[in-house]
Amino acid sequence: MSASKYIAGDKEAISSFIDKFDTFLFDCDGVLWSGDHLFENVAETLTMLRNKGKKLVFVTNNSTKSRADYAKKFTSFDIPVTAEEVFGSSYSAAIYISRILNLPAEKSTVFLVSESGTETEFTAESIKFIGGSDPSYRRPIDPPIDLPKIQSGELLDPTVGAVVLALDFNINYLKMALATAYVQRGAVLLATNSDPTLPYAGGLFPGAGSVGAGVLKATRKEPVVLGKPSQAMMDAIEGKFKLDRGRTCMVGDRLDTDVRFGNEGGLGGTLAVLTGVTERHEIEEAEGTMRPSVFVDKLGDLLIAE
Ligand SMILES: O=C(O)[C@H](O)[C@H](O)COP(=O)(O)O
Ligand SMILES: [Mg+2]
Repeated sequence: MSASKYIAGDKEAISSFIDKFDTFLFDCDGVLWSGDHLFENVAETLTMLRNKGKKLVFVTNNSTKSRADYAKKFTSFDIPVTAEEVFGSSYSAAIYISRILNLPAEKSTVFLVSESGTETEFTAESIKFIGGSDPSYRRPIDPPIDLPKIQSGELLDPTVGAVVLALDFNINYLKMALATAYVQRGAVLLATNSDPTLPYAGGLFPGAGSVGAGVLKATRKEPVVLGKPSQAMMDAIEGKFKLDRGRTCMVGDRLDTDVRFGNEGGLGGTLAVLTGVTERHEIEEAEGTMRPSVFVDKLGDLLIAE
């Protein structure tokens, strides 16, 4: 596999790259925006691609928002995107649990370490859950009182059969201890994604992978990850959007999720940008499925092909 080619400013290279694809799968954090800061020329570039007849799908590992939440976020930027064009890691986890995992009826409740966006997707798939944004779990722990009650099962719900680790801005010891106890008692361990960092406000903050790391360490287990680079997610996207993988491009800012997801999914190409978590030298040194076909500084660099 040849080295990744830097094509920013090269109108011919960008035009011929775009012409190879019918569908573009876009990562969100670090590609379109950093938190609530939309990057330069993103709206114009998405419009240009739509005007060229390209299908756009937004594939984010950010579990904190539902597809509907993302549609609202796009609308707040005056970018016309419907909830049906979004495929987030919480949605991926919800359809995996409801359609593939098939938990036994008596163990069909999920313990969520998450924000409310995950709850919205689970509710839409009729998955019973506890935890998440429930304020009763956002309390300090009193070890001499709480730990014996967890150990005896008094603070545990006997119908919990799975634990889902997602990005939780309100993580605490109580949630970690409960998640650990459920896994020790046989609950399946899943994660919406394992990203170590969240690009936000121009910086890097602990991501879902970092938030859940304490439970992995305590249980000595690895989760089934349902976000990028999981190919269960790619298969679900292919099925929902009827992709021609060879004519589909993944656009991302993280090599070990976005680019790996596209390359291991057999997509026709991958495009990396430098507005998120990856430095230029990391792309130039990338090997195997983490090496993008091409890269640019920012998504707006594609606008040259208008
Ligand atoms: O920590 C996380 O959950 C991720 O860093 C973040 O949300 C990734 O989102 P994406 O770049 O896949 O849109
Ligand atoms: Mg990203």
